[in-house]
Amino acid sequence: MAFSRVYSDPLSRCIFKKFLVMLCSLLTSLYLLHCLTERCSSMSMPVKASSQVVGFFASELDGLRSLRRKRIQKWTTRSKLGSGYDRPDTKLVRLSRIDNADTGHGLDGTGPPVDRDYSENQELSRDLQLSLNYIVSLKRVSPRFLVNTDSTGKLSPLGEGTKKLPQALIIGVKKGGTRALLEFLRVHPDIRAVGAEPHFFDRNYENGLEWYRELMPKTLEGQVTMEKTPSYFVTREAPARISAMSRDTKLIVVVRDPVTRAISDYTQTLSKKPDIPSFTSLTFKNRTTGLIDTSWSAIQIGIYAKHLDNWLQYFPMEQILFVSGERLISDPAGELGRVQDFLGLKRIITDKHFYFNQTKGFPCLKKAEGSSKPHCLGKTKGRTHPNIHPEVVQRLRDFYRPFNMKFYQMTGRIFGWND
Ligand SMILES: Nc1ncnc2c1ncn2[C@@H]1O[C@H](COP(=O)(O)OS(=O)(=O)O)[C@@H](OP(=O)(O)O)[C@H]1O
Repeated sequence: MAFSRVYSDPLSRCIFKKFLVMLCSLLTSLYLLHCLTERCSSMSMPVKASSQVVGFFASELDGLRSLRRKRIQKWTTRSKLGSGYDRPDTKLVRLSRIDNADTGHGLDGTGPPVDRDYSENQELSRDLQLSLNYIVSLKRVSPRFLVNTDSTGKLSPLGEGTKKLPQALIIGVKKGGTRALLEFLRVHPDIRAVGAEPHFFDRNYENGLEWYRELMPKTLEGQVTMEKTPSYFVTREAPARISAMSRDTKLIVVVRDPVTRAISDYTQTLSKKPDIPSFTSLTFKNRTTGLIDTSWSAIQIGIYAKHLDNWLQYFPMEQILFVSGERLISDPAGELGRVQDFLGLKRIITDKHFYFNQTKGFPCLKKAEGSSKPHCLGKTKGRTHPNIHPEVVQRLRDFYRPFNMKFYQMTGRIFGWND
């Protein structure tokens, strides 16, 4: 009687329905928590061992990935429609005073676009971390499910490993192919690298080594910590500073034909400042005499022998590896083999990891680090260069020839830029 009275009263009926819904939610939550405390084996769904994420988190991760993909799509469309490609999206800016990726510009709003290859990982990690924080806040999660994400975007077991100062650095050269090398190296399980350019030894040195160490990902015994900042190669103070950190630091320099490097450098600046003078007028101090303006950084950076001299005051040649930017494109596995040897690592990255993407016109990874999908570098890598008058190109070739010869002699490798 009492029940039918309650049921016929609309207010009570509504309260009763709400009570039922709450009860169901409570039961579902309890069931999930039960599973999370390792008592529910049926839900366990292992994913890649390297990611250290299992069971519930695997599906959680997948969900977040697809969410992230949608967000990236939205972001891309927005920036394409709106302010153009080269304006940084503040949502993706996260490490102040650290370079957003590849360009020698800080994150002060004047820089170029954040490298999407890098930001995508970072954003995913943040999403995952937020989700994990929420779940962990329920205080019912087994410790074996706890994971940590770091500045590399990789997942590592929480508390495992320590942040170490880098043992190896990609110090240059700007526009040499440094991003490609770092992205390829990150596939190696024994390499942990910071995605952004820290610019510690040129712009942020006053912050101190502890600040620098904090940027590094956690590593386990035997793993190599790395970062890349291409401007180090041409920074006068960098060799002394790096040597003061550790005289054993291994240095990697990706070099590329200085003429195409200069044009690539100019192309990047042009993409940000379309009103700059032409390449030709910036190249020459005096067009009639053909005198090259060596104070222009695009020209200056390519005098590799001069910069190398500075490094040799502090580091022996055996501690510096030169990677050919051209071969990194024509034979990435070959160059990566040399780098792995140099770092004392097993040759894990091989031909099998690459495919040539016809549309991109560059080698790409069959599977990017931490993903099962093919991965090419972003749109800021492999830009179309403006046409430069052949006479100007020839004049530049003549200019660089003696410096290149000296560089071949110093390094013991003929890079073939004068053919
Ligand atoms: N696999 C692959 N995919 C795309 N691009 C590749 C690759 N390998 C090397 N490169 C060349 O890398 C050039 C950019 O060099 P960096 O990454 O060192 O540039 S930066 O200094 O960090 O801005 C970039 O220069 P541009 O072609 O002038 O854009 C590329 O030629």
